[in-house]
Amino acid sequence: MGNTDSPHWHVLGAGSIGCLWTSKLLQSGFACTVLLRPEKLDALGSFSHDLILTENGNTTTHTVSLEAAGTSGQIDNLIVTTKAFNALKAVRSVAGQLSPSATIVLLQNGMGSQQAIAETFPEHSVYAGSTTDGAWLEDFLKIQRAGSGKTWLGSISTEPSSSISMLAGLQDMDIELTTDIQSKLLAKLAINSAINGLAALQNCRNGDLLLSDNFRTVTQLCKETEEILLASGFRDNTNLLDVVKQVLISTGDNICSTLQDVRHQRPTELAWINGYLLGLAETLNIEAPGHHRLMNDLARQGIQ
Ligand SMILES: NC(=O)C1=CN([C@@H]2O[C@H](COP(=O)(O)OP(=O)(O)OC[C@H]3O[C@@H](n4cnc5c(N)ncnc54)[C@H](OP(=O)(O)O)[C@@H]3O)[C@@H](O)[C@H]2O)C=CC1
Ligand SMILES: CC(C)(CO)C(=O)C(=O)O
Repeated sequence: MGNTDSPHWHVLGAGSIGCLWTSKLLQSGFACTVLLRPEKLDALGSFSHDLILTENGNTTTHTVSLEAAGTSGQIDNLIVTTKAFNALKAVRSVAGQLSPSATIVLLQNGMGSQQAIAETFPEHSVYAGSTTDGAWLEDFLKIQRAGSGKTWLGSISTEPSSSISMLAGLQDMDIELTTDIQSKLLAKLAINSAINGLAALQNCRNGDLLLSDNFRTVTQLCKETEEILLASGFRDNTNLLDVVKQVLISTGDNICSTLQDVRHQRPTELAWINGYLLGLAETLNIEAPGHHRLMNDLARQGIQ
């Protein structure tokens, strides 16, 4: 049930993370509307629908309001839950609806798409998020929460937001505000840069990257990523290879998100992960042969 004193949130992108956040916003008493592509809403022919969430063996059903992106009313608080490659276009599609002081929260993986949006919409308060939450879509508005993680939210623009702090209180979500979201995004990008592309190329589970040939490549990717990030001014006291090794052990049975995208013949977000690093490397005159080779090998297999 919506509370008239609390902000109304619009969620743009009815995929796994969009459905997870929508269910938690509704469960926490916020008014929330899901924005669909206009053609999707037309095909559905209805402005409300059940959203079904299964987590820890429990299933809950929430009735959600649906609107077409670009054709509905004013948006004061927008959460963007598309993939990185769709994010800017999606926000542009609702630009005419954004109120002058609208808050935009971006939950894309990788780096680059968030900064492009902050630069395109300098008058708005733009936040980026980095999450270790996991969810997958069983069907339209039907999701399974795969694991409860932590989400960091932090500003990437100069405009303050009056509503962002309320997100930290969402039920069953571990959300924390940070003044340095850039570091959180880069730390996750660094891990993904050594795992996702290689696992997609080798068509293997995360744990298989611990095997000798693969691990040699992981080691080289980590070394290059650290060199690039350090040269760009990012300081992190952890050893990336140690962190990646721990992730490979603890997620050994996982098919990483990029390999899942490849198997479902969807585009990947590697351009915002390894591609982002290669962009930095070029600016900094760093060679990064391992990342180049990986991206070229992936491209040869038709993986973008
Ligand atoms: N799923 C997870 O567990 C995690 C995801 N993330 C990150 O969260 C982000 C979202 O991921 P996820 O939820 O899995 O992605 P999904 O592909 O499940 O969902 C994205 C949704 O956005 C919709 N969309 C795209 N463009 C538009 C548009 N212009 N207007 C309206 N809707 C649009 C897509 O519709 P259509 O299918 O029609 O394109 C799709 O329904 C990614 O960056 C991902 O890396 C991070 C951690 C974990
Ligand atoms: C940490 C890792 C690699 C877990 O699979 C991940 O974030 C992903 O799959 O994108």
